[in-house]
Amino acid sequence: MNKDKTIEKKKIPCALTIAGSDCSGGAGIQADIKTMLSLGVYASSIITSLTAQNTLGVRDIFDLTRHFLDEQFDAVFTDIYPDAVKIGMVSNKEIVEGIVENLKKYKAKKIVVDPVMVSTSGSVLLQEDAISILVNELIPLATMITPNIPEASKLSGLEIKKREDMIKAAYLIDEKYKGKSIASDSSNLNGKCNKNNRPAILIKGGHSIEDANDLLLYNGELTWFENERIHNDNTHGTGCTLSSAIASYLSLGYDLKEAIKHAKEYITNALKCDFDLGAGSGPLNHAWKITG
Ligand SMILES: Nc1ncnc2c1ncn2[C@@H]1O[C@H](COP(=O)(O)OP(=O)(O)O)[C@@H](O)[C@H]1O
Ligand SMILES: Cc1ncc(COP(=O)(O)O)c(N)n1
Repeated sequence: MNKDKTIEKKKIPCALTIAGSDCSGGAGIQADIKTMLSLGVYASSIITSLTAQNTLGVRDIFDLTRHFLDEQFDAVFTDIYPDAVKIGMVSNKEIVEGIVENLKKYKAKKIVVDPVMVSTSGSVLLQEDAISILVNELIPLATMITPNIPEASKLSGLEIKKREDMIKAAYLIDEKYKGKSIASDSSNLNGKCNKNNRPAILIKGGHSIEDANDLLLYNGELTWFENERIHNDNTHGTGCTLSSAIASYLSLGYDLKEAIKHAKEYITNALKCDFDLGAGSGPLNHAWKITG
């Protein structure tokens, strides 16, 4: 097909999610696309794994093949090149290896890695033998990582109980990646030099017994993102939503801190709606801007 190139078309920001499918629509690819759409960003997706799950738990997992992962990468990157990428559930070693190779091959930029390991309902979403490749090869490609408290404990080797532990864990993770970043945009993120040449670390506070505050360590500087804790048990997919909202804002050209600030506000508003679907920990209301 030959498109008419003489008509000037509007440039649409594009964000890509590389994640698992959640058939019940609360987490994974489905949460990511809903978030991106409601933030006015075009969403594309590369599916790593199909999960049969709902608000009560994960029943089964079916991983896609390396061949099918490569085909999806090629189809997306050679046609609608993304302005930012969010990575969620990567499931097994072969898939993480494939993601690493393809991100390098297509020189993907503005990569937000949510190191999803275990679901809220307690199911393992990252196989044990895939952890080291995620840690040693995928994270160094990231602009930013967004571990929750259990994931930050795993990455730092530190038990996190309070605010001070989050700070210590952020420094321990940061130290591991000193000089290790090989992200395509690590030296020029929206014109802001990532002096330390390592991924920014955002430890999410949803699992904290204190406030649900998130801590960023970026270029050696700590920043807290503090919003009130919403008393709502329906938190299925909050982590997926936060990382895809950050990727959306990055694709719109926001700098890292502004992107996190707005993404956190998005989560707070979606939780405030008090959606109550399903018998377990229900999903967020991504239509909060419309339905209030
Ligand atoms: N009850 C809550 N009230 C307000 N914000 C929350 C609440 N629970 C989680 N969040 C926010 O949702 C985002 C995801 O956090 P978290 O639940 O820790 O991630 P994950 O889903 O990966 O376990 C973070 O920005 C966190 O602060
Ligand atoms: C496909 C997929 N990706 C990620 C999560 C984590 O989300 P949560 O921690 O809310 O269970 C999930 N349950 N399913």
